[in-house]
Amino acid sequence: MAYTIEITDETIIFEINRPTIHNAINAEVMEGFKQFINQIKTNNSLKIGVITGAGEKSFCSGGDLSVFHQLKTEKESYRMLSETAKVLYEVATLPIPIIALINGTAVGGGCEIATLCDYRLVKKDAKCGFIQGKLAITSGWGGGTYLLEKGMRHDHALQMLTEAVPYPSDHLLAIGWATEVFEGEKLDALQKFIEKMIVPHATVLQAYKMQAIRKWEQTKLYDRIMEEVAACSILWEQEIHHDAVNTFLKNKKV
Ligand SMILES: CC[C@@H](C(=O)O)C(=O)SCCNC(=O)CCNC(=O)[C@H](O)C(C)(C)COP(=O)(O)OP(=O)(O)OC[C@H]1O[C@@H](n2cnc3c(N)ncnc32)[C@H](O)[C@@H]1OP(=O)(O)O
Repeated sequence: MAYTIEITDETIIFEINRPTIHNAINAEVMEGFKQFINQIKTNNSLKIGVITGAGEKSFCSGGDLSVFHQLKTEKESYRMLSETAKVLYEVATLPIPIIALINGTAVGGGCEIATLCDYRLVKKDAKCGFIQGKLAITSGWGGGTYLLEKGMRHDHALQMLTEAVPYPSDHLLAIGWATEVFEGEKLDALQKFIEKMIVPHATVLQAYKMQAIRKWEQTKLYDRIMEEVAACSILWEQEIHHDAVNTFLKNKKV
């Protein structure tokens, strides 16, 4: 199974389970996200949602390049990117706080998923970044739009997108992307982080999340994400992108 979903008391944890390829996202993982969404929407007693990755190395390395590299044209990539972005928008706008429990590397689409969450708890030795620029594309699942929406300094956010490198955790904290940096077991860090916020009734947590969601609806966040998707699809079709992915996939076989 490419993912697991576990409910403990009032917390639901979605874990991407493809550690041998750094928890890269494929269609099965996306089905898992749909299950996660459904469970939260149909269980009013849940207070906190958590997204994490299996193993010690990675949170998520983005789209599974061996699968997505088969998509060549603007139209083909737009279909995949928009379908994924739509599901991820549902995750971002879930009615309870969502925490990215970043147990290791989060790059590409993995960094986008972390960014759309309400909180990012980052393991001390983890590195995270929008490395899509190295593949001659931009973020294509809404991540750039979420980043510019999350209250970080504009220059720090734009720098993170354009430098296209993974940053160490102390820098992620300094620029305001990481909520907290933790050492040790991820579940211990999670428990410590949520111990106060889990005390109020679920309806209180939901009411506060709705305040953020209303703002996003009024500022047409979804439409802006779809514009990001469309712009990424145009870049995706270019030879330079396919060459960069080829290089990555070839290197791994050496
Ligand atoms: C498609 C949407 C788009 C978006 O909108 O954002 C994207 O997400 S584009 C994808 C962006 N992601 C990447 O470019 C990440 C690529 N991976 C890496 O840079 C590195 O693998 C790593 C995550 C930094 C880890 O490096 P390292 O510790 O040196 O491990 P390896 O590179 O040897 O990886 C082991 C194994 O895993 C395979 N792998 C890793 N990431 C992916 C991926 N995203 N898709 C497919 N496969 C991936 C890697 O190829 C190795 O395979 P083997 O050589 O067969 O063992």
